[in-house]
Amino acid sequence: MKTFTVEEVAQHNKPGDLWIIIDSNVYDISKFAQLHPGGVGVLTTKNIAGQDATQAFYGLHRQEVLHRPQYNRLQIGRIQGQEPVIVASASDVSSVPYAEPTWLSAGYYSPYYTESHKTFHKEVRKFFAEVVYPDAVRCEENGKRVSQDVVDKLCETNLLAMRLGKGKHLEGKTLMGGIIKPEEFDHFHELIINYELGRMGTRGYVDGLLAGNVIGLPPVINFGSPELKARIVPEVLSGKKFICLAITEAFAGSDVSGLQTTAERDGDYWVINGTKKWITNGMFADYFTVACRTDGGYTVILVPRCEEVETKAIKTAYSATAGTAYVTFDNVRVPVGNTLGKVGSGMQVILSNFNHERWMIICTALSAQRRIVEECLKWSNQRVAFGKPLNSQAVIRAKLASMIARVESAQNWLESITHQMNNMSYSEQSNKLAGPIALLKQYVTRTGRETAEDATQIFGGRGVTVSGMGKLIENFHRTSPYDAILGGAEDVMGDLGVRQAIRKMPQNARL
Ligand code: HEM
Repeated sequence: MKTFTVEEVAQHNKPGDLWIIIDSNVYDISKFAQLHPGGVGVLTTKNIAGQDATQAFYGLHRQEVLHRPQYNRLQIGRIQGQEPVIVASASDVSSVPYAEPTWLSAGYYSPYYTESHKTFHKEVRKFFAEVVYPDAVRCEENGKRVSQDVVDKLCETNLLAMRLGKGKHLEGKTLMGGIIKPEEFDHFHELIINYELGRMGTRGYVDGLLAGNVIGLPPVINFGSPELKARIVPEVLSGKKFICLAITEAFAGSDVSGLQTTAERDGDYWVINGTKKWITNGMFADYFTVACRTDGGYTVILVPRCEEVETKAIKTAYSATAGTAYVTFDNVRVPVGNTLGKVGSGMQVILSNFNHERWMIICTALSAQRRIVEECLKWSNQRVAFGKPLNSQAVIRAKLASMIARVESAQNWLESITHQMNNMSYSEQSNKLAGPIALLKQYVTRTGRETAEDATQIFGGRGVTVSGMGKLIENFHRTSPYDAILGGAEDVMGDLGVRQAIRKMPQNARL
């Protein structure tokens, strides 16, 4: 790499011959200045043109700007005898305090995570940085579904299958190139995948990355006939077909018992009529795991896409990449062999599925929240206002204190619940963890919105701007209410948790 002295760079200080230094790297912005989104004038001022513009640059841009190929090539060399100090590898573990959970932070300990989790995490983070994140940014903007190339890679590594948790569906599969055996895979490995997913800060894409599979396929695995499973599961886990969960309706959200979609028997077929609303991935799903009202109760039925199934996009506050759909079933005929579980026992199928879904939402919502803490710690450190860094203001530090406490308390609760999941059978989990998971979901989503508010205050105008410095804050502020609704509304979660506790009160409990 060519080297220059500070004095040499200083000679190039006028329009048409304009160099600057950012973090000891020298950039020739002579031509670019005319195209600069922030205008040419700001680049030709005395304190910028030919000067070290590091502080000014980082007060206004994210590091990633310099990594974009069109800007990266503006670099012509480096200052003699100096090395850049602002390191930016998306795969590195952040050394910003509280930016990562304790178990990932150097010098700290954890009772839950082993070397296997650490090795696994390294690979998963690299995969998300290199394969998933670029697609996430593209899809968030253009609203298109996750690219098939990413789906294929998710299947090659079996990340798609791992997102369903531990179990038989992993048997015989090579996980992440073989760094972990299927029988070793546990809910902490799964938590790691969700952690990496949530921290991208692209909430629409988090659901777009086949969340429908994660919630729509387990009822097939757990309640489908052997023939049905043998046909559907491999198709979905190899990324050839997509599935979604269709429970909520315009008539029934958290009150599942209010749903009105019906399935009536006609010989060896079900005839399904009704509508479903807010169906994640519904726009591109090939299969719909549908909760229906049947004679004497509810039944869950797997419905393949056909002419009688219509999907219309619902415009929501997050990106269309999630494929959120309004689904209409108009006399859809489905073989009775597609019934998931016993006829009339649909509520059990639905409820048992909810725990894992809610746990997953907690994982991704919490890591998104932690990412906001990191953004705020960095911004308040680098942003100079009233002549001092923002974090020299007590009011900012008080906000940071609350943010950190929220995220750390939720993390510890989440890890404790995850440990229980690792040690309990599926039915034990349904019995003992439905309450705690519901309460934790309520806690994480409520605190998430408090953090979104605080972060927006810290970032000011940038916190409500879709691109640039505060883009993660804007995304989180706009989309954190999703987690407070999806998988069960916040107030309902709180109530469920307490009702579960009341049910388990010992008869002899007295003050
Ligand atoms: C290689 C050098 C630079 C590149 C590649 C660059 C690129 C960009 C880009 C892409 C944006 C749009 C917003 C974003 O995506 O973050 C922007 C905005 C801006 N830039 Fe630069 N820039 C450079 C240097 C500078 C410097 C040295 C200044 C110093 C004053 C500056 C001042 C601004 C301002 C004021 C804005 C508007 C910020 C806002 O809307 O909040 N830029 N720049």
